[in-house]
Amino acid sequence: MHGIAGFSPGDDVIPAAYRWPVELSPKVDYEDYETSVPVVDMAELYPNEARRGLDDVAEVAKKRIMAEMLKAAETWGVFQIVNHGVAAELMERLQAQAHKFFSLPMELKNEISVNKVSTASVLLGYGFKVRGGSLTQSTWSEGLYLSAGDVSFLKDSANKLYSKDCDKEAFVSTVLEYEAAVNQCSLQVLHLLAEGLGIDPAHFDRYLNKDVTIQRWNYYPPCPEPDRTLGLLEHTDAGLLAAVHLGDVGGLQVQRDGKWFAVRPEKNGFAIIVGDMLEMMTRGRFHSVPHRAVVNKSKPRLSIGSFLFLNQTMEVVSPTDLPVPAAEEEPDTRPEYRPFTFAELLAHKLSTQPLRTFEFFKVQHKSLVPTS
Ligand SMILES: O=C(O)CCC(=O)C(=O)O
Ligand SMILES: [Fe+2]
Repeated sequence: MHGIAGFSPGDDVIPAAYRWPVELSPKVDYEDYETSVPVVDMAELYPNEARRGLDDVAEVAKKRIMAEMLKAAETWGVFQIVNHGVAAELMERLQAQAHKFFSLPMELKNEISVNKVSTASVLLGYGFKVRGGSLTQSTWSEGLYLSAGDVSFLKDSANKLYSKDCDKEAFVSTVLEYEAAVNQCSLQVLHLLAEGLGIDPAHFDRYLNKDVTIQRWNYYPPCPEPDRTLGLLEHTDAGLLAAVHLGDVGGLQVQRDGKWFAVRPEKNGFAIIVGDMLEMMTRGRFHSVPHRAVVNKSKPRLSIGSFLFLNQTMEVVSPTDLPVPAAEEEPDTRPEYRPFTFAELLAHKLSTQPLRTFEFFKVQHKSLVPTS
């Protein structure tokens, strides 16, 4: 049962609550793909038997992959990865679990609503929508936050949702297995990006809460008026990076230089999305990309986001030790930020500023402040 209030499949207009002002409605069609959004093939990082041991070949391949990721993170702030080491079979199994969940009756889904199951430090559960500022319209989607870092939460959820033991077990074990695999893949990408910057590959790990990782399942039912509503509002992701499995249907759009571009989903790929914390910690060298989801008339769409999750209470201090790109010589006018915690950033994102939330913490650089 879909979670669009006041709408029955077959209706040819959308309920007023989902109708967005024309100026905010999407102008780029879901399949009007922009082919230059980068795709990075990671296959060469997993050498086959014949090539194993050829260290220099592997080193050249790694440098190329690192350079491609670095350029994409600096320009688009998003790229897709393919042949990333996460088994296609596991991605399909997780998608099947998500479809099964979203087709449950609303009463069951609401058993694990955000209001009932979120904890003080982690947003969990069904029904929370990524929203934008003061707008009151709804978005054409359903969402579920899950954390594999909290197995008892997963088990409780399975008990509420399913009656058969085999369904409960499949839900819990698939979420855990998927989370572990995607987490490893995301960390590898983060390490390659750090190494590409010329810093310790594990530089950003200190900020991560390795016990908590977050999945966000998004379901977008077909919509009779896709150009008058949105699936997800324009936002930037809060953390370091997200790995989003886009499924087979277009819908993700990313912004560059004020224009929207539709991303063509790569089969069994992940869209790697640079988040606020990574832009902030690279002092603007990487780009936290504004993105949104649009819907279409005929095809239901599922996307699965996995977010490396940051330690909530650790103070984040603006780094000053990252290498300066060649073009940016003296004076160093890159932004600096006042110390803050990730919990603070999340609170601002959810209540007031969904886009580029880190800018809230920006301080004017010393060299730009007039000395009197
Ligand atoms: O559905 C998508 O492609 C985007 C999902 C997303 O941006 C999110 O869950 O934060
Ligand atoms: Fe996002």
